Amino acid sequence: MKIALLAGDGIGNEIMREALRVLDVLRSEGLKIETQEALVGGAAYDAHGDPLPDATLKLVQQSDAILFGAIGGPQYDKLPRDKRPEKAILGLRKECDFFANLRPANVFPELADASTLKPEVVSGLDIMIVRELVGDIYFGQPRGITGAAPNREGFNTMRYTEAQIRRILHVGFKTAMARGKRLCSIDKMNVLETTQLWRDIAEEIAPEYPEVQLSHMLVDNCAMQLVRNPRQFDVIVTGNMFGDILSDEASMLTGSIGMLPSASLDANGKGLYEPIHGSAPDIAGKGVANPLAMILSMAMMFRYTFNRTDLAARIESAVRAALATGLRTADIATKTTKPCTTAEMGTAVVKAL
Ligand SMILES: NC(=O)c1ccc[n+]([C@@H]2O[C@H](COP(=O)([O-])OP(=O)(O)OC[C@H]3O[C@@H](n4cnc5c(N)ncnc54)[C@H](O)[C@@H]3O)[C@@H](O)[C@H]2O)c1
Ligand SMILES: CC(C)[C@H](C(=O)O)[C@@H](O)C(=O)O
Ligand SMILES: [Mg+2]
Repeated sequence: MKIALLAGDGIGNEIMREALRVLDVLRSEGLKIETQEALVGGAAYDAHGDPLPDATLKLVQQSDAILFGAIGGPQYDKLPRDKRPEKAILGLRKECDFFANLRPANVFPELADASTLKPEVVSGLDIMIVRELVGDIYFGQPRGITGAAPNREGFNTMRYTEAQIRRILHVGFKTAMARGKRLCSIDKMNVLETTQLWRDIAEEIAPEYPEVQLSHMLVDNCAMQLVRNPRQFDVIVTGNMFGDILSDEASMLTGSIGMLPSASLDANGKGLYEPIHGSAPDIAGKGVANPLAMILSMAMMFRYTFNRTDLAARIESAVRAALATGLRTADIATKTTKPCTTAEMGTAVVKAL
């Protein structure tokens, strides 16, 4: 097993440190894992003038899995687009064809009261969002800003090929088969041709999975239904941009964006594992970030790339046990609990392993 460690920027470093403490325990028990660190995002830009240096990409290509913290920061927001930290994560996804992004939104029973929604709405929630990750308006050409003020024009292109749609829908159907056998495909077919094609292909593929109950929902309605009655969903499959937005929304059902891990997989099971949140510049450097999304992303790595469901389940149980002690970082703290630090939460998970 070879893992590339890309901590990135802001709280990326703080949460990665805690995940590595968990990994160290497994290593001390004899788990054979080779790890190598590399710079990415703003940190790589600062050191080398490039958010995704060749050496980092090469390491990623030679590794079986990648643990990724977070990238970005306001100090980079005015750089040319190809120098910005976001270019690194987008470039890695594209270069490695990590097209299938799994974002599970589960409510741990210990956290049912941490959501801003009522516990009776979110308790027991278990949704898997399958987000396409290498197509859509994120990558479509043409794109840019043309003309001169006051007549400038900005444009992006929403594009999906049939092949791109088919392969992510198959992931959606297979994911549903392994769970509650209900798949809800999210589109905006009432306005956008790209997503009309998406819906048509979903209908075409459905007979290959007779046990899966396929439904469709427009994205605006889905955003509303996620807060009205989120437990109606089992697996959601959608495009890159809708998936980005809906998964941040779904994270709040679980209590905090600091709880939501993700796996970004290629066709062979190689994967990049990262929390869905960003570098959180507003709290970076304070040691208060929630490390659990990062630690749970490592659990997903063991499940999806290394086929070690035993280790994945063990890490997930340790997270639950840590929460059961009552420990809460600020993002999931109640009015009556004193928030703990990133390191204290990491220690609790390590102790519970
Ligand atoms: N994959 C990634 O690396 C990734 C993902 C999203 C955003 N970003 C980048 O991160 C930067 C900041 O973006 P943003 O502020 O819109 O989103 P963000 O996810 O970084 O933060 C949003 C809010 O959630 C809080 N938050 C996020 N993670 C948390 C955690 N683990 N514990 C506690 N609180 C947490 C933050 O403090 C902030 O208030 C931008 O440069 C953006 O491009 C990177
Ligand atoms: C940082 C950004 C490019 C990224 C995205 O939009 O995909 C992030 O928001 C995410 O959800 O991983
Ligand atoms: Mg996002």
